[in-house]
Amino acid sequence: MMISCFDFWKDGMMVEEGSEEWKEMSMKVKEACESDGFFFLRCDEINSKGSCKELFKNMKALFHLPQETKQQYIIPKPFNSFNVHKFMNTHYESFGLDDVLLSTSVDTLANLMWPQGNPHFCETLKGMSLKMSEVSLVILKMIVDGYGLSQHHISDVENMKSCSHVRLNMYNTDKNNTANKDTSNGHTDKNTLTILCENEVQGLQVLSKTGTWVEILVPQNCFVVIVGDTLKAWSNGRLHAATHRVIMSGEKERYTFVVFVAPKEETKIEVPRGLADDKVHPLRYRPFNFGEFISHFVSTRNDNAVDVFAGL
Ligand SMILES: O=C(O)CCC(=O)C(=O)O
Ligand SMILES: [Fe+2]
Repeated sequence: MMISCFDFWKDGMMVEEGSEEWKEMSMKVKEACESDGFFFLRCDEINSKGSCKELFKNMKALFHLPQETKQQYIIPKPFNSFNVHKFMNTHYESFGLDDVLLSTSVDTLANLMWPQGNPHFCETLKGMSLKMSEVSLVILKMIVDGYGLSQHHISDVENMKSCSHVRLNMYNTDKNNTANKDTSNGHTDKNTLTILCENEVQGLQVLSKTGTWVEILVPQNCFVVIVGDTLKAWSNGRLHAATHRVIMSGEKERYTFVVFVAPKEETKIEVPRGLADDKVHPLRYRPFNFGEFISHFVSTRNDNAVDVFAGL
């Protein structure tokens, strides 16, 4: 599998919106999202001051806190709180944080984990989230351009990235071998677009369209960008939401910092006119409310939720 890798920057400057280079890139980004549902994005610019290293130092300190301390992070919201799972010889822990840019979720976590709080931890996480959230808008605008949609659909994609939820993940090989070998954590993301930053310890796999799991070797200084179910539905199923999972082997701990850009709950997701027609692309999704879709998913846990909920 040849995976597309994009670089939006040249000599420290981001490719200029509307330029020839931008248009060419937009087409390729759209094509990668259609064919694979994910791609790599070079992050040398975002990481120019070593912010990824700083981020993982902070995450390591967090995950190495006593288990009793981590378990104190309980948030009565889906996808939040501290969680531990085991599957296929992999031990997995995660912290879910509600919109880190518009809420105080990072501070809440830091204040619970460290008696004096942890301003450095908070700054690092918020800084990275902001940069990753900004780059997600560029990608979404490129998709609008790649389809040749009118500029008025820019507001669709702006609405689809109103929130920046975050997950901090840690994985290692389950040394006690107590993990359930049969279940895997394969899933599609339910949000709009996911941007993932990893600490160069591999483990990510993507399900190819032909049904085989492919190990993804993420190049150094690259994010992984993954299409979510909401963007797939908005695109009338033309973009592919890649099913993915993490399986560990080896001694090193894998850390990932994941930004899930998503609409606000009240947002209506509707296929743009230009993406549906009577012949080649008949309408596949009815308009739906994002919050209702998420409630449906939370209550059913059906990984095919978007098609069941909004498919025609
Ligand atoms: O940690 C990874 O590589 C994947 C994380 C992921 O898929 C998720 O948190 O939804
Ligand atoms: Fe995911």
